[in-house]
Amino acid sequence: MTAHQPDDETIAAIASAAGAAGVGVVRVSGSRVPAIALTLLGRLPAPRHAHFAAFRDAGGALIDRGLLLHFPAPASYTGEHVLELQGHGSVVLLDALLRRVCELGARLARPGEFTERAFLNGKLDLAQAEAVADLIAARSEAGARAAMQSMEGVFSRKVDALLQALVGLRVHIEAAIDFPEEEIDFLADPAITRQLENLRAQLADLLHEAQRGVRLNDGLRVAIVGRPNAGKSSLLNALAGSERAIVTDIAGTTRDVLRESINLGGITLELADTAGLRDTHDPVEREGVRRAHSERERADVVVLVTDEQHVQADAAWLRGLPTAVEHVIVINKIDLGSALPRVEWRGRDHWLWLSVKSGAGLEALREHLKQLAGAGSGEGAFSARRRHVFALERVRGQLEHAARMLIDTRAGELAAEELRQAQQALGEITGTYTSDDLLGAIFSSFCIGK
Ligand SMILES: Nc1nc2c(c(=O)[nH]1)N(C=O)[C@@H](CNc1ccc(C(=O)N[C@@H](CCC(=O)O)C(=O)O)cc1)CN2
Ligand SMILES: Nc1nc2c(ncn2[C@@H]2O[C@H](COP(=O)(O)OP(=O)(O)OP(=O)(O)O)[C@@H](O)[C@H]2O)c(=O)[nH]1
Ligand SMILES: [Mg+2]
Repeated sequence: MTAHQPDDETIAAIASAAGAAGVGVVRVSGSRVPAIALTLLGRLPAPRHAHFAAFRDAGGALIDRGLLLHFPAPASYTGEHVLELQGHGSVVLLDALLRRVCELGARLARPGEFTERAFLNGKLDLAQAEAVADLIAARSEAGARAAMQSMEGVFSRKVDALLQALVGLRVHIEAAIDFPEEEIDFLADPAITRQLENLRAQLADLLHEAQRGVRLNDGLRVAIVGRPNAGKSSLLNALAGSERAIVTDIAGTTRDVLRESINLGGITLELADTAGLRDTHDPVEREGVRRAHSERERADVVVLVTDEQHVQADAAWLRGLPTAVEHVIVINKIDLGSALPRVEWRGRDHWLWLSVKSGAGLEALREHLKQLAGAGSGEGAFSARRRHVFALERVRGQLEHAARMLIDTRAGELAAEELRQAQQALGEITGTYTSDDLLGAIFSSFCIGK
């Protein structure tokens, strides 16, 4: 690991939210903490005890009366000496307290710096540290629960198990390479192929869980697309439960992409209503159509809104597009015909007959979207980030290569090299292998004081 050593500087920040509150916290971490605590309390605080103290400025004037807690290293959040000053939740008082601590030798912490130090001191791994930030940012109950699982190490342990299996296989193959006269026999060993196949199955499961973890964390990105007047904006409004989008019977009403974040029973959906797709000479509408397509390309799920008359053509069009995302085909306006609300699987696509106007069939759509977003995925569901999924996808490619080399050509060295790279990609998730750039990018997006 190339990460820099935690420096000797003592850092400080307000750890509670800005604004009036019952109580606010100034957090300090580093080697100067015992001296700062001694000055503020007038004696050395007992470890991990709440002391009622008068916090005074350099001239002896009272700033606030509050609680002082000292967590001596290494048994603290960061692994360093940590001091907590719990005062009244006033921005002015907390600022004065923070200034006082800086006078006594601390400097202002950068965003995420406490957790970065916890990571560098081995208190948590990188995926767990990221989960701390995701927990704080969670907007739904399911998201918070999943982030908590990752913070507890559920995801990291699965990555580590995969890493162990990978190392085992690498050792096996490298042993075979080291005995070239017996290489053919060793590499043809069915145990090796079996091990590799198990590894690939294990990886496929973890990738699937991690993809769900990203959805739980970020919310499912749903693009609503279809021909003009199909009822896309009406659908957005119905799901959002408010008249967000303009609805008229004029084709081409929506031009801009309209985003709405909704919470469906504890799960976050990021909905995007888009311009009706058609060829047009109107430059404004053309730009709208372009944006609709780019929204469709970025989405986790594409909801295609259509009607009985156009569903075959529209579904065929969507199927012809090179995307790996889930498709939901909504056959809207059944109130105008004789069809009843129903749900069907057609190939990989889900077809739902409904009427936004009457509301018939809408509940089935909500339920389906919730499932796609990861609802009901159980106790152990953990949160993940896109960078974790990208790393796992790289590992999938590397294992595929390794398998081909081993099985087709018995190229043991090349297979071993692929496995070495896969090991590195897995290590990037938990932070065994990282660059300063990666750490900087990750921790700088944290809150100050975290
Ligand atoms: N007042 C306060 N509340 C808080 C935090 C905090 O820093 N301060 N936390 C901050 O995020 C969270 C709790 N996380 C924490 C994690 C580890 C340790 C800690 O002292 N760990 C030691 C001792 C463990 C033990 O005694 O079992 C260690 O890991 O060695 C403290 C808080 C949420 N609530
Ligand atoms: N009868 C009936 N009319 C509907 C239904 N859903 C939407 N409409 C009507 O269809 C028309 C178009 O609805 P919009 O929601 O604006 O359609 P859109 O797909 O957003 O259209 P553009 O923004 O122009 O692409 C409006 O007059 C709606 O009231 C439905 O389920 N039944
Ligand atoms: Mg519209």
